[in-house]
Amino acid sequence: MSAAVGVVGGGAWGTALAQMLASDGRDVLLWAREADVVEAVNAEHRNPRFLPGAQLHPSIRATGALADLAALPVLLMVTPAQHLGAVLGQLSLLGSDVVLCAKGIEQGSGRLMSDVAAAAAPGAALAVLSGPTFAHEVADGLPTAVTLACTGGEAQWARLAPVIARPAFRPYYSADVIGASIGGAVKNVLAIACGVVEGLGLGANARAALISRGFAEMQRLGLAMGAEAETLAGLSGLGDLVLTCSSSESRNFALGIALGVEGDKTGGAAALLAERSTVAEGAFTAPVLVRVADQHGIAMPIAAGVAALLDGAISPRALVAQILARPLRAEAPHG
Ligand SMILES: NC(=O)c1ccc[n+]([C@@H]2O[C@H](COP(=O)([O-])OP(=O)(O)OC[C@H]3O[C@@H](n4cnc5c(N)ncnc54)[C@H](O)[C@@H]3O)[C@@H](O)[C@H]2O)c1
Ligand SMILES: O=P(O)(O)OC[C@H](O)CO
Repeated sequence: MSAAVGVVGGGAWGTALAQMLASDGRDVLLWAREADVVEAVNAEHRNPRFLPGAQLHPSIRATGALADLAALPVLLMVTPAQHLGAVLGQLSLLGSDVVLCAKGIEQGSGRLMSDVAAAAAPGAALAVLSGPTFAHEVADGLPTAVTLACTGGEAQWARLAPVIARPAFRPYYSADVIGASIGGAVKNVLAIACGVVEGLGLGANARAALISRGFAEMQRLGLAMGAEAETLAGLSGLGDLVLTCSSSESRNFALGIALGVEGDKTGGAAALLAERSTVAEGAFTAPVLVRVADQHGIAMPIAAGVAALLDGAISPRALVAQILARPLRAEAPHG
């Protein structure tokens, strides 16, 4: 029997990854923060709170005790980005392979998930798993491909690929942890902008333009932070950006739509966020992304507009007008 794998985070993505991992019959131990999630997974093989409709493999067992996972050789960290450091810091890990699956930038510190994890678990061997991955589709076994960026290089890839790869779940090796981390974080902010355009009924041309110009912002920041261009143009960057900006299955895109439709009402973004039980990571990433971009001297007008919108500083229509009124310039300023 293959070695057990641990999944930390019983939300939609952690549960979907557990289902994918268990599809070859291996034991998967899932840590969930909520007692009702632990109970539903163990008693009914379901997670109605975060992944309704999925019939989970019986080899998935849930626990509310984080310490139960500490000795496992491979752990997937799938808490929301803002909680990854605090949760990982509770596990005293030595030598484990820890695969970071959250997409975001830590608000207080401005750190990428790889840096947060390196500080929280200095004894762990880190990798980043990121790409175009709606949880429901992965749980349903639909074909999916991701970037698996390994701080441990080819040796870590050789350990992790057989554990993670399945016939319909294809990881692609990378050594570019920075690039894989940035793509997943930035795309969530850009997806909110695309959702706003959708909610305002501004059409497919506008959304495609935002995807393209948003990718330019992702590239500028990513290259400034040491990412490789190929990574940003790959699954964890452009691939995930296109997916997330194209479907209301995305919580970030859906939040943008709601902002476009209702954002002028009193309370605006704050009210919309308060009523959500699932995470739209772009709402947490936007303000810190703008701060990080400023620190690197990188202009990210779309991201800055999303942050201003979420802060209630401008309305959805003012955001669009602001972007359309920007000075004409070369598409690729560096020629
Ligand atoms: N859902 C997807 O399709 C998907 C796909 C790829 C990546 N991701 C990423 O996975 C990460 C987890 O998102 P999700 O969609 O599984 O979550 P979710 O929206 O399904 O559920 C919210 C999760 O947040 C957890 N949570 C809330 N407060 C917490 C706290 N204080 N400490 C620890 N955990 C807390 C809950 O326990 C729950 O697991 C995010 O970074 C997300 O961007 C999601
Ligand atoms: O629902 P979202 O917007 O968090 O997107 C889910 C995944 O990140 C898509 O790759």
